[in-house]
Amino acid sequence: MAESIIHRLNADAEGFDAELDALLAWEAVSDAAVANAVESIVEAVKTRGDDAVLDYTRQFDGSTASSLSELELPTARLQQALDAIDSELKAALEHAAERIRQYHAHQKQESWSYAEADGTVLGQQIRPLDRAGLYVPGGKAAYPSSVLMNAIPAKVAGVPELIMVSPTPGGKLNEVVLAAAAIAGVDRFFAIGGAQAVAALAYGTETIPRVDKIVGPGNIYVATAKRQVFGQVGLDMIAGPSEILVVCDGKTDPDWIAMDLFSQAEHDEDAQSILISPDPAFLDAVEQSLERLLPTLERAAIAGVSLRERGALVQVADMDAAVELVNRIAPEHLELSVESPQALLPNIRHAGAIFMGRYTPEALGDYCAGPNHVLPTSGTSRFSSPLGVYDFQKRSSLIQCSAEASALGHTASVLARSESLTAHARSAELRWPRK
Ligand SMILES: NC(=O)c1ccc[n+]([C@@H]2O[C@H](COP(=O)([O-])OP(=O)(O)OC[C@H]3O[C@@H](n4cnc5c(N)ncnc54)[C@H](O)[C@@H]3O)[C@@H](O)[C@H]2O)c1
Ligand SMILES: N[C@H](CO)Cc1c[nH]c[nH+]1
Ligand SMILES: [Zn+2]
Repeated sequence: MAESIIHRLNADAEGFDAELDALLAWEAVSDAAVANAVESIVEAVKTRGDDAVLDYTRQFDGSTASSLSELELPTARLQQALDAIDSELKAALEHAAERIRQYHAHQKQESWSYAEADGTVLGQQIRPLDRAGLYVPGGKAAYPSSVLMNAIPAKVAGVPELIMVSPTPGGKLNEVVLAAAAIAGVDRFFAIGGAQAVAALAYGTETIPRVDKIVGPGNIYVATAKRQVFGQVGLDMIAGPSEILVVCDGKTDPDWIAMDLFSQAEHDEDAQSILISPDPAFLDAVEQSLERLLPTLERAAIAGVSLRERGALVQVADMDAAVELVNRIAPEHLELSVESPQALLPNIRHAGAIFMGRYTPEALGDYCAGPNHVLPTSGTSRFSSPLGVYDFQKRSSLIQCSAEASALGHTASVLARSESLTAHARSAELRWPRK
């Protein structure tokens, strides 16, 4: 019997929970061999700086550079790429960049303060990070869209210095990635990737400046390196392979849904595409579409493995059961391909991005709708949010007391003495003596 293109599950069948858990598990994150390899790379970059980054870039990306400075592309080179690309592509990048900028402008937080009756002023001061490190993946595919999604929120936040890294396998530069970096206003661009690039951004080397926070997705080596350098540097999140979860009432064209499932499956063999529907005949129709359309994909080999290993068509009793499953999976992308997505929305608790209605394919969000495509994966939308301007802003609390703030002084003194911290108490009492 031919192997089926995708798993078929029924949420009411015995053993469903275990089957679903097995599909959702993404074990690679805790792979010990990868963790050990990454630890050696991080340690080498920490101690040998540029030389180690160059050695690993030669080893993993086939670079022939003889110094790390050869792997830095001046901003004039980025502009040259922008000037030379096809005019339709340039217009599409600029259109996407503008929409991403407009959306993210709504996220910008401002400082605030308020005054109390005794003259005490309290507030919060918002400041951008000094320097951000942007990781743009480049191993199996190049991602100009990820350049925009990483850099534009940082720009909107007002970060003065953006350092971008992106690998160039075989030393072959991707001109569209460079052009996107020019549009987004990247300050320094290094053609390096993997754990060595993450370590270089975290610790700094002779050539690469240390950054305050590293953002952006990447493969298992990148994700593991980010995990290992956290604390030395801030992070946005640890992103895993791309995912899509579609909920459909059975009334959307099955070819549309099949292509939406492929759109994430084509990223990576580890990517995950799941469809949930109460209509078994519709699940059959989508399965047939998947079989018919798979051979027409450029990346059929990758998408085929992804669907076979981690994809699923899941039958549920009704839409309430579908929503319950959504919250359990907590997907990166959720498509609500139904007549009235607004009716389901109040009950959706966990999803990185929600695509509402039959005419909102997830692919638009990947490129140009406006919201960010760097999103929490592997169930982490339970506690994490999309990359945004807030990731590039920090908050400082502001406190200014007046000579009249004796009530505050008294409370501090009483609490400090209850903790036997008498210097704390006396610091308050010197200003506002106890009566
Ligand atoms: N969430 C998002 O927004 C988003 C966007 C785009 C891509 N992605 C995901 O990012 C990932 C990109 O992965 P990628 O591999 O294409 O590019 P990548 O840039 O993340 O990784 C390439 C690097 O991996 C390192 N590497 C490869 N094999 C190695 C080995 N054996 N030992 C040590 N290091 C090694 C190399 O240094 C290389 O430079 C995919 O999973 C894709 O789905 C996510
Ligand atoms: N779907 C990816 C995030 O999971 C982002 C992307 C970039 N290009 C195409 N898609
Ligand atoms: Zn995508």
